[in-house]
Amino acid sequence: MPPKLIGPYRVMETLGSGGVGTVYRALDRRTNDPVAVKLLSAAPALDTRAARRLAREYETLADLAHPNVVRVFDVGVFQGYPYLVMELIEGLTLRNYLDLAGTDMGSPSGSFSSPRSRALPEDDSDSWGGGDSAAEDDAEDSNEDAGPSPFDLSAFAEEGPSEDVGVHAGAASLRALADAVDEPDTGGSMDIDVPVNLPDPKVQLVERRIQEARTDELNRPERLGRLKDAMLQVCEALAYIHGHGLVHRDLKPSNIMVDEDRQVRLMDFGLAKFLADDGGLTGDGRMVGTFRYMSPEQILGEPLDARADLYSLGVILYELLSGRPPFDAKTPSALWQQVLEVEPAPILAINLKGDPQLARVAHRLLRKEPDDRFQTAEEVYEALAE
Ligand SMILES: Nc1ncnc2c1ncn2[C@@H]1O[C@H](COP(=O)(O)OP(=O)(O)OP(=O)(O)O)[C@@H](O)[C@H]1O
Repeated sequence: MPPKLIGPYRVMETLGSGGVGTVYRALDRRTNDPVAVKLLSAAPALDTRAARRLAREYETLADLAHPNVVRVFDVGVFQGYPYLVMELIEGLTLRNYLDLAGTDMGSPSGSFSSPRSRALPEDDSDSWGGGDSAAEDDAEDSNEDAGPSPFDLSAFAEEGPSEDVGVHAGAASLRALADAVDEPDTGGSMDIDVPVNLPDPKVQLVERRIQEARTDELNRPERLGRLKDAMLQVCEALAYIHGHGLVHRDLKPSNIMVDEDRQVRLMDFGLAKFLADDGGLTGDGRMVGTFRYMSPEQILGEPLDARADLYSLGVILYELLSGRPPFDAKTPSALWQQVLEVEPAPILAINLKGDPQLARVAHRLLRKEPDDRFQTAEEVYEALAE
């Protein structure tokens, strides 16, 4: 049951939950203004000193005003847990917005659903295949991998790209699709009762067709137009917060919302910093930030600057162009190793008809060395706008 009141805010409904808390639609009882209240129930309960620090840090955020940065109005403590009060965005997360591009749901003419009536599941429930969410997978993985690891992926749940669906179809659905393929059966007659082991060429053909359908979907001009426009707005938001000496630290698709006027809002900046102490760990030793989007330097716990956010932007762009993450290891330690040591597969090798310009930008953002990336969000904007 959601609380009825959080400080002076009357809770109307739950908008969604993330790794560290729950977001409510609420009304400010003093003004009747609608707001979004994020209650950080997964964060450590605050002592008086931490509550003072929260208030101090959010003084800076409350001064920020940019069309692409969500407004933060207030912070407080409710039953020991911090909450922040934000502008209420009637819109979709970036991934859902792109998924709906070109459909009625995505048109700006009023069918753009509010978070409440949204037709698609939350980003984090998108599966990478097999039905389980990436968040669940990774939470399980992180448990398996438990030991002394500082990563607690259940605290900062990962999200998987919603487009990455086809090639993971189960044996049964592959069989159904294979049966529908209008090609000579190279494997002789197939007994429908045999559950697996389709002849290789036929399975490969099905997989190729699924892959083609998936990349056709990714490359739809309407979708790519929206992607590019949204990325440009994210760059503007990043340039603004970086210009104010802030690093987001937890940039990911669910922290980017798009409203009915296609205006992008960057959310949750500063939150990771508050939850972390200077070494990037929470009080109980968990690393802060979403592992899948973290730069090598963030994984290593090194001092961060704006270029760490640009790396995360590269992961987002890579996923949205190719339909899969640049690194897909299933355990935190293996993912960590990939981020530090492995070059991501070329986007254009995964999505043969992908946009070469956007792919180039993504790969440069994903360089391991911050010096090798674009150095500023303005530079990324220029490269995207070319
Ligand atoms: N200001 C807002 N206005 C409207 N809806 C919001 C707002 N902030 C968050 N939401 C909705 O609430 C959902 C949950 O948000 P939340 O920030 O808790 O999750 P997250 O970003 O997925 O995860 P995490 O907290 O781990 O970053 C979001 O997906 C979004 O749909």
